[in-house]
Amino acid sequence: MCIERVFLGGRLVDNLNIFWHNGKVEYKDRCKHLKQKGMVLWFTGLSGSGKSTIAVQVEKELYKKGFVTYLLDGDNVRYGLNSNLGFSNEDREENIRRIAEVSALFKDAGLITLVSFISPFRKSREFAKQKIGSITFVEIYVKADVETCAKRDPKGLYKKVKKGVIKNFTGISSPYEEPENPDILLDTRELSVEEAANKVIKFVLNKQR
Ligand SMILES: Nc1ncnc2c1ncn2[C@@H]1O[C@H](COP(=O)(O)OS(=O)(=O)O)[C@@H](OP(=O)(O)O)[C@H]1O
Ligand SMILES: Nc1ncnc2c1ncn2[C@@H]1O[C@H](COP(=O)(O)OP(=O)(O)O)[C@@H](O)[C@H]1O
Repeated sequence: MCIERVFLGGRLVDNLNIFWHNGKVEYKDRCKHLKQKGMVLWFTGLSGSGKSTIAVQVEKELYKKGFVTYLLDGDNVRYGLNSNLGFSNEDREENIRRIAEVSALFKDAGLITLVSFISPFRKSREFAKQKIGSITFVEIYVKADVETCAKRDPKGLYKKVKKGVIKNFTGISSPYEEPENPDILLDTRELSVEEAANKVIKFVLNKQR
């Protein structure tokens, strides 16, 4: 008997009675069907760095080129699947664990999956990379310092932080661990939205060959 330890409901438990069931259609079959390689474009960065803006632009352009895509955005997913999670370190880890699992499934379905979450911890991003597979996981660091993000403040959140209304805010009162060796670096103080999106699209087209 093979006993493995798995996470269930956020707890590590012995898995005695659950068995993996193989299908007859695999990742490579679905990719062939869709005429593309399923992959995950993982955008990480501070709130206001430009993750959503750039991811939306990348998805629009890839869609226009005929690719099948899906965008998972932090704010949106927190309305549904992750609506029971807040912004403690533990909840952020659980948030990213679930998104790693979901995006691994979407990739397995053959989709070009765009993930736009702060994902502040290296350990969580490394978990996502392992779960998804290093060849199909693309880490994209959307870089902007906290002063630039606070100046942009597209949702008025930095103003609220200043007033003391929001606690544990990333980059101010909660940590952000910068990627050490991202696959793509987008410095949004130097690149326009279009330039940043084009850099990602060029990378994707290369990988799709
Ligand atoms: N305390 C605190 N810290 C950071 N962000 C906050 C916080 N409270 C609410 N928000 C809003 O939630 C969005 C980030 O959610 P994520 O799921 O991407 O965060 S995380 O990956 O779990 O850290 C984030 O969206 P983005 O601005 O798009 O990053 C904010 O709109
Ligand atoms: N070069 C740039 N790249 C991305 N966004 C930019 C850039 N310059 C200014 N912005 C603005 O910064 C804000 C970024 O907000 P958003 O995309 O919601 O960030 P995030 O998803 O990381 O929280 C938008 O209002 C966008 O128009």
